[in-house]
Amino acid sequence: MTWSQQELLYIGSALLAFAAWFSLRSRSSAPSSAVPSYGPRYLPSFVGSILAAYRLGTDEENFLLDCHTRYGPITYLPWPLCQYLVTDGAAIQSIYNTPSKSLVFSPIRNDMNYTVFNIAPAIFSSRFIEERIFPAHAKGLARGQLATPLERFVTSVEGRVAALGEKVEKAGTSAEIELVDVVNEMVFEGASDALFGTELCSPSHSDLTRAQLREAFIDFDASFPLLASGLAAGLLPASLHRFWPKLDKGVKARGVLIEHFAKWARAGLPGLEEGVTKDIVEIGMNAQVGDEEMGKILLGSFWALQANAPFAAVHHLLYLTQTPLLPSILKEMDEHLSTTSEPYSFATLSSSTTLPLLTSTLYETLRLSASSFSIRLVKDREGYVFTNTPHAIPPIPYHSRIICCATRLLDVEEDEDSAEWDGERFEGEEGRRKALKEVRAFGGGISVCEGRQLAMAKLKAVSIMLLTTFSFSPILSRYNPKETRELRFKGGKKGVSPKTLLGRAGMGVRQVAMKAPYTLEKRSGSA
Ligand code: HEM
Repeated sequence: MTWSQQELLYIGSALLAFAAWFSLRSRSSAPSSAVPSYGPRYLPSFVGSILAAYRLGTDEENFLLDCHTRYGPITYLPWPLCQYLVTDGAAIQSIYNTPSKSLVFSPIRNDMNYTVFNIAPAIFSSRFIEERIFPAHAKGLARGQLATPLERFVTSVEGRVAALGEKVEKAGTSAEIELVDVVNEMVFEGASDALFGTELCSPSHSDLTRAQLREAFIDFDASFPLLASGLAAGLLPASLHRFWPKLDKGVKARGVLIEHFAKWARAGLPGLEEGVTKDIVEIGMNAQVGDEEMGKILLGSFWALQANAPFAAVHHLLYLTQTPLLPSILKEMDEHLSTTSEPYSFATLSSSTTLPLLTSTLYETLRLSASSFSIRLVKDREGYVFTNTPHAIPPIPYHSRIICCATRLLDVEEDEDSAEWDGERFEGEEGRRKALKEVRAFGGGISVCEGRQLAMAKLKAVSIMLLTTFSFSPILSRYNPKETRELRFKGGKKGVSPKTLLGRAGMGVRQVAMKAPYTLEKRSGSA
């Protein structure tokens, strides 16, 4: 489903309203006159803000490129947005290197906890989430804790791959699938098992089936940008939600999910013996946060787990199944499977020396498919001063909001092939170092994605399991050009992908429509 122009305008205005509310609350100081302001000079400055919000919703990449080339490393979006957009790689690195005593993230995380997950302000203002839950997350997602979650993920995906194999056998030699939906669901289910165990939807304690849980998640996630704008947190009375179906559905789905997680926690987390989710529930229960607030905290963790990786797997598979590099990638995978004793263990898949080509393709896919913004608030009274940037960049005043637009690093991508998918771009040790600097899909600094190691391992595992078992071919005749986006590979080959959904600028991996008809055959030699 795409967003209508009208809906985007609504989102733009919602963003503006939120920004106005935020700027009033945060008492941002006067903007720096040394930073160029977005928008036509001959019109009142707030027009620039309206244009910026609209263009971010409808044409994000060109908007950011435009800011970067016309205004330089930083662009000020005037009242009511009142934010500084940073589009320069060195400036973003300077921000990522800055500790939280100068640039803070927690007020922004807390705002989201309230607007999106509806967590009671009393809970996060007591610093309980910041001081107890967030550190537990970070600890539970550290490298040493990921062997069992990845094992559970692999077991779940193996089951689904086997079911697909049966589907192909029943159909004769080949079956038709919707690649986006199949891969998305496979990763969603596997990740759910990985961190929440296999009984999250057992009938003994749950009214929802696994499919209903995913449906509710999709509705909630679709409303995320609207919720983040503060609409359901006081800006729009609940009696008016029904006039905005996407918001209404999202708020209802959020209620269903909160209740579901609350019940599961109350039932003693059936199916989960250990791990980060169990630790978080124990901390919450000991602090007597109550069932409902526990459900909200768990929804927050579940959203972080599921918001990006399923679509990242989809993009990766769309590229891998159509790239001319596929024979080399398969050769690397086959060798991996025949020479490694535990090919899907976390230790193997997270090692920097295994599967260099597959790892490079994954970074390259993330480079092209994610739009990730990292947000900070300036805490230094003297303003934020950039360090180690090749050009002098004006300081940003106290209490301003900075958005690092790490979508694609615009300044390192001036070469002509930057829009092409080059699966070998980040190969080997040097490539990996380059990827860590240039691929910012996981954000960075104090707010960097805590699940990135788990995500990378899951994405490698799922692509190996699918590609070494099946041959995939897009059914080109079934792609409607109006709903299709062209994929460009290095060397000139073109491929197809469903169009990207708009309206999620900065929220991580871009989503695509659920339709991508493919035929699936057993790969020769696979069991
Ligand atoms: C390809 C997959 C993924 C991508 C692209 C991704 C991206 C991101 C981004 C952009 C952020 C915010 C970074 C910033 O503000 O600087 C983030 C935060 C986070 N991610 Fe991921 N993520 C992925 C998978 C995962 C997984 C599998 C987990 C596992 C639980 C996870 C857990 C988290 C957590 C806990 C946070 C912090 C949330 C917060 O600060 O509110 N992520 N992720």
